[in-house]
Amino acid sequence: MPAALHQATDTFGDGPSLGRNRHDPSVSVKVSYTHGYKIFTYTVEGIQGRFVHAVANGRINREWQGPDDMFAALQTEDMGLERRRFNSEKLSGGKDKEIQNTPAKSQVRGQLPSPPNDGPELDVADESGATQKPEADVGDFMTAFSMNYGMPYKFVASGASKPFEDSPWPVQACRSRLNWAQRTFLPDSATGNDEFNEELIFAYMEGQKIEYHDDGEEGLGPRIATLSLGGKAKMYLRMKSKHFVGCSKTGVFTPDRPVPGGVDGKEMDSRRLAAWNELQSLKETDRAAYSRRLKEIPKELGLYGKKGKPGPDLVSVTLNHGDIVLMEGYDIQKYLEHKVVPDAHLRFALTCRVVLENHLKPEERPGYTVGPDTYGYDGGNLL
Ligand SMILES: O=C(O)CCC(=O)C(=O)O
Ligand SMILES: [Fe+2]
Repeated sequence: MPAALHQATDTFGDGPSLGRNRHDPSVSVKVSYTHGYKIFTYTVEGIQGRFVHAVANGRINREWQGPDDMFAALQTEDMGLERRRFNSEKLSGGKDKEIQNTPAKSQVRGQLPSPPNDGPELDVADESGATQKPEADVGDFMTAFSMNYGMPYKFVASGASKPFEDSPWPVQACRSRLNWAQRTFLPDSATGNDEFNEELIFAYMEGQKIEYHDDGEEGLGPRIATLSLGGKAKMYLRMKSKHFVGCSKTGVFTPDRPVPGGVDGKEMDSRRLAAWNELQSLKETDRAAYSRRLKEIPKELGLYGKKGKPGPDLVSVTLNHGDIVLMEGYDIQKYLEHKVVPDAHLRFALTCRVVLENHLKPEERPGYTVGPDTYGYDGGNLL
């Protein structure tokens, strides 16, 4: 029997797989079912938006041109996957969405070697900075193999985007499935159902992962959807340090409205909120005093000594083959960050976004029009 079948989270049956999702008590979760998917919807107090994990099953994965067919085609058709070059925009932002190779455990604080990607120890390594990769230079190649379709997504790495019309069928089938998923799994939404106009394919080779980051780049719509194919992965969600602790790594009070769930509990939450309220009027009346207070408050509240401390994981989910993740709301990207650690098996992540065309400079716009989704996936075979 293949090793994978021993694991309760694998989607080899037609019912939902056994969930191995975890969440902090401060997070609310709602579970619902539709079209064979089991849907976990997570919300965090004070943060507008939703994090949705839709768990697929065998029947969904066997659909014609569904996840199984897509996973096979991604390995047999020419998807144009290549290691792209870093661009300057990405680097100047200081954020790094690069997929990393997991170092052998023996390289990290002298721990004994063990299989890569087995969970929490990796966080220890992150905090110590031991897994930080060296700064990349413009023109360096990324580790990851990727390809972008539709509108260009300039934040990952440079490289021409290709039109959907010329793309291999899995690209269009996936865009259509994710459009259907947002209509179906995010009903009654204030943010609307704008069709996705961009799709990024990432291939994670064995031992590769994507570190904590957010997807809140400017010029994007409020929704992001990802289809997972192949090997499973763990996805983690936590509050960014500057929001958890309330000050930046250099000790400056975070100017955004504080949300509950910060370091040192509820009492500190309210002290931070009071300080923030005090700052709002000062911001309008006395800029110099405002800047001074931003530096003083973290020391007064005892936050300064905790600067850089990461928040605990709020949600961790196991992404199986065929699963879909949706993130909705700008606040989710502003306050939270996520990382994805695939198991040691080949995995593809196909992520769709809305790239707002008028945020692109004329020279960044594609030389083609991004047409509507004509593939027409409607989940009808799953009913
Ligand atoms: O691998 C995934 O599922 C998500 C990757 C991701 O977070 C990203 O591309 O921004
Ligand atoms: Fe992401």
